[in-house]
Amino acid sequence: MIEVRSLRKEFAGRPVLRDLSFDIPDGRITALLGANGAGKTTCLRIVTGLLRADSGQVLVGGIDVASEPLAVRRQLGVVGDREGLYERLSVKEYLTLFAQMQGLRGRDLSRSLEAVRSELELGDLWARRTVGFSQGERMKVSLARALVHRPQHLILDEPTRGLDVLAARLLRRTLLRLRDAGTTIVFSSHVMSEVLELSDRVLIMADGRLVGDDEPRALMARSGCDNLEDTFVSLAYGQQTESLEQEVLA
Ligand SMILES: Nc1ncnc2c1ncn2[C@@H]1O[C@H](COP(=O)(O)OP(=O)(O)OP(=O)(O)O)[C@@H](O)[C@H]1O
Repeated sequence: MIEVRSLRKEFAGRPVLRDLSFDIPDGRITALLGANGAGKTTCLRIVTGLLRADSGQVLVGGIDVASEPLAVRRQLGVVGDREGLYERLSVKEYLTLFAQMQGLRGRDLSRSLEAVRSELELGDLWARRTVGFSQGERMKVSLARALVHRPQHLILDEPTRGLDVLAARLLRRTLLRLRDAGTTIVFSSHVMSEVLELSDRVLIMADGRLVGDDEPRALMARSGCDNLEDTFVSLAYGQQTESLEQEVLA
């Protein structure tokens, strides 16, 4: 379980997260939605310990991210918005390095490498240096890095961005398989069809606040919409579209 409690964050005096609280339940896939600039990446960076909140608290598996970042990192796999691969290393060398940094050695190490290699169909890329990798190839390697130590929680920031149909499908299938095996997953996305396909729960942010938190169909029913896109627009842009309509009518 990931517990986010009263997070506040400002950049140059401008509030980006305003008292944001929610829970990410175990063994489920939760989607984090919001307009561009709503604060999703900022929130996920605080959850993964890459950024400090001005106030508030995040607990991952009951451990405080701010006070025990290394213990939290062992429980987390992260696919971020700006992936840096080490371009001089082959995929095998890169993943070995990260697995070792997570404490894997000997037989555990080789088993884990073999598992991500087959699960993410990395055979053709395995011995190649990552320099020049395509967007989809980079995503596969980033996901393999996030999974190589078999974390209990997986956090992904717009994971299907820039992926072709097959790569996006492989990613979605992998996430569903991991969820069925008990992994807790949270991902941000702007693609409503994949949110509907994957998510057990949807969180909607607007201007640094939570404006929706429920199962996708329950959110749709409550907002009186028959599809997730309309539900999202009404919750995430509700006040904005109302004031635009008023301006047009005036
Ligand atoms: N390091 C930073 N310095 C200044 N402003 C920042 C910084 N990081 C984020 N912001 C600002 O905070 C706001 C929220 O950004 P964030 O990246 O969290 O949004 P997002 O919901 O992930 O958006 P998108 O869907 O476009 O990726 C934006 O206005 C952004 O410009």
